[in-house]
Amino acid sequence: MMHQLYPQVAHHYRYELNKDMQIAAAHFIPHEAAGRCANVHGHTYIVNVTVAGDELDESGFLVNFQTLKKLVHGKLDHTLLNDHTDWFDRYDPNRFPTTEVVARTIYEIVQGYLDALPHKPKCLQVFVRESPTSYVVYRPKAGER
Ligand SMILES: Nc1nc2c(c(=O)[nH]1)N=C([C@H](O)[C@H](O)COP(=O)(O)OP(=O)(O)OP(=O)(O)O)CN2
Ligand SMILES: [Zn+2]
Repeated sequence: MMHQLYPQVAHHYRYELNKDMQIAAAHFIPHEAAGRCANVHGHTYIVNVTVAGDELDESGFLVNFQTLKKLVHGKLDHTLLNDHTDWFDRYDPNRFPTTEVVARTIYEIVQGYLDALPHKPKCLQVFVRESPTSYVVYRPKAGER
């Protein structure tokens, strides 16, 4: 499985957890600047989600690892990313399924889930590796965490 080192995010929370996921998915970038990537092609994405907080829930969890997997891997694995029109859009560049947008959208989905929890954990970082040579790190701005 994955034992990769990820960029660290500085914070003052008591707890930090990280969930790794491996996602097989296809996509295409609907723009001429993407060159060959405008054609449908596949990746094995490596995703790492960092969640932190000061308090645990009644299970002793900051957030259940399995819930994070369901939210992200359960949605995207073995799919065509462009088909998820609730996450991505073929006309809005800010919602093309680029690595940047995939990372930001995972952040939005995870933080949306965490916002409903009474102990208010925070998603501090989402790392998405699209290929052996290309990855993106998304972090919310200081006022958002
Ligand atoms: N800033 C971004 N640039 C590119 C993205 C992206 O999401 N954000 N995506 C692509 C393509 O989807 C492509 O799959 C990945 O491109 P690239 O890293 O060039 O892939 P290679 O495996 O060919 O990389 P090499 O290092 O040249 O082997 C394009 N750009
Ligand atoms: Zn690609």
